Amino acid sequence: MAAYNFHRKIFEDPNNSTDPTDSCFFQCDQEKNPTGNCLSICSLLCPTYCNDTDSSPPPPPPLSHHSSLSLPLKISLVILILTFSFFLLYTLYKFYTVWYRSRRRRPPPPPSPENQETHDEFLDQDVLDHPIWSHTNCPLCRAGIVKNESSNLDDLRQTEEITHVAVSITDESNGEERRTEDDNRSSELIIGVADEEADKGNNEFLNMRRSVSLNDYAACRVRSDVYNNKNYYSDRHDYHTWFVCWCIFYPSYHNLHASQVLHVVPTLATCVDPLKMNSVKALAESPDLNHIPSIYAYSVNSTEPPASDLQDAIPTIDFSLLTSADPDLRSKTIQELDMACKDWGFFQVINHGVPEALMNMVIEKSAEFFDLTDDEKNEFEDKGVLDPIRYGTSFNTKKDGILYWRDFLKVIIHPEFHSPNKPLGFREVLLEYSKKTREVVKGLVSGISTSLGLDQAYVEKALKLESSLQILVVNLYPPCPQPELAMGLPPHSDHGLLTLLINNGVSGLQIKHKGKWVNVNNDLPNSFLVNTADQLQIFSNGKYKSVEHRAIVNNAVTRLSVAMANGPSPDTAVEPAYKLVTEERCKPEYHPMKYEEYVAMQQSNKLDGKTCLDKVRV
Ligand SMILES: O=C(O)CCC(=O)C(=O)O
Ligand SMILES: [Fe+2]
Repeated sequence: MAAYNFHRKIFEDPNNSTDPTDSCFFQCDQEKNPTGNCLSICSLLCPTYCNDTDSSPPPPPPLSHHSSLSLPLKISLVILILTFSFFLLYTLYKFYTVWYRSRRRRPPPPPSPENQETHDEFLDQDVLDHPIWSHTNCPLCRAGIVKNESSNLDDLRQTEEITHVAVSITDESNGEERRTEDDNRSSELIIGVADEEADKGNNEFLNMRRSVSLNDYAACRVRSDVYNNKNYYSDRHDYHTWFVCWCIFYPSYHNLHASQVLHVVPTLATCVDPLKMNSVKALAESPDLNHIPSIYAYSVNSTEPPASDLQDAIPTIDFSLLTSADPDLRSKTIQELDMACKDWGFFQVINHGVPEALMNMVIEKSAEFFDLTDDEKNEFEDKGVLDPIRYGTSFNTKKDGILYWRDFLKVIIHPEFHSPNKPLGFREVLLEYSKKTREVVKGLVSGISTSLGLDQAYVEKALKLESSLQILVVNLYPPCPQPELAMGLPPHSDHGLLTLLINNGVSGLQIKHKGKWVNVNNDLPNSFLVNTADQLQIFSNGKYKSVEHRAIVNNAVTRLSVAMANGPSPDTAVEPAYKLVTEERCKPEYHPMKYEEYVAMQQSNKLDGKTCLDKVRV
């Protein structure tokens, strides 16, 4: 119909006829239409003249601006196409990466003669994705695994019993993909190989080769074993062999050659099987221990100068004067206490009223506890930070990374009293010691309350000290064959208000004084070493700072220390003293936090300077 109308227009009578038959007659007229070409419909009308039908294609439709796409529509269309393409590409990419990763996580195929390492054509390949070649199934034990934060290869090498291989777990991804999902540690392993020349002093450790020799799966296993598995020592033998099954070690990064593949040698072949150790005491007592397993290798901050001996004497507080009826004597002692807390965070307390015999018994019974059999001690094995009695090693093996040369026993002795039932008499000694030390703390706290410009009983009441949380911490530091490479307890501040420390007469404590580490020797008999701790820093709004300290070890004798941590009541939300903040018109520098939560936070993390305090800082 449209075509008809259209043709009609072309042949339209100039007289504007509207009848279609008019138009046909027009075409049938020889004069008007000399070609004789008519519309097919017209040839019906005049068949004699219209000998041909019009077969010419209809002329193109007249141009209309409505039929072309408008500019905004075109733009939208382009955007739509681009978006769709991008989406398609992204999906493909995602799919590829997921598939690629899952492929890399798959355990490697079992070793077979064909995939034994025999050629070096893999040099130009993506080594991370290269199949793992099996090697002899000789055990590489845990001693070969260290967390080497400093990457100080010299230190690392010294800690190894062998010269052939060292394996370390690193936190650094150094640009390579991190592969852990559950936390931010990298599962990458670094393999370091010392060649024969290293022993002759000509060469350092050769270049470290990362993640090549161990496949991803092995790396993950090692990571989770070292960091997460509490029973690692006792029951991880499967990993032990598994690990080495998939190891191959290259002597050089740049000059790989099959013939240079070294054999993995047990790192502690002459010592003990470290997988069986659950205390540093057991390790230290093993015969022929000449080197520490590298899991104990501690990297000191190389920018810090070594600790020095004290130039000035640690302040001494005569407790009997603090509680004296003579107001002058008391106020003079309070001033000394104020200076000690401000300038040192550490002081000795004499004439405190705790019988010397009792203090000696605490040391004696504590030592006896560590002499119990493994089975007896393991009854109190550390099961979690809220456990009232916890026996363990290092600080928090789940988080430490490396291990500290220390075994410990922690007992909550107030507000609820707990005690191991062995050794005989330990319980009674601890109960008495708890009572006596709380009296000392009460006296010191009332002096501190006054020195802060508060009422004598202000701190005691505000922090509910009648229900104070008192935790006894016994630290055992056995002799260490390489004391310069190990650490008893790393730098930290204590969580409570005041810690009362005694030891068995062996020194090893260092405190940070005016920015430098200094040795603390207990030269006063029958005295307590007292240090200010985090809750005091919070409550005094930073006027008194908790002091950082650490414990080093020696190669001659066992050191034993007993730290009595005294804090507020567990349910007290500690914050800067209201009176201090309002009267001195200063802003509180710390957020409130329940003391028990603070303790749990400190104990469940890595012991690391004053990082816990930083978490409640405003
Ligand atoms: O062993 C020492 O002297 C220090 C112990 C210590 O700092 C602690 O148990 O918190
Ligand atoms: Fe401490």
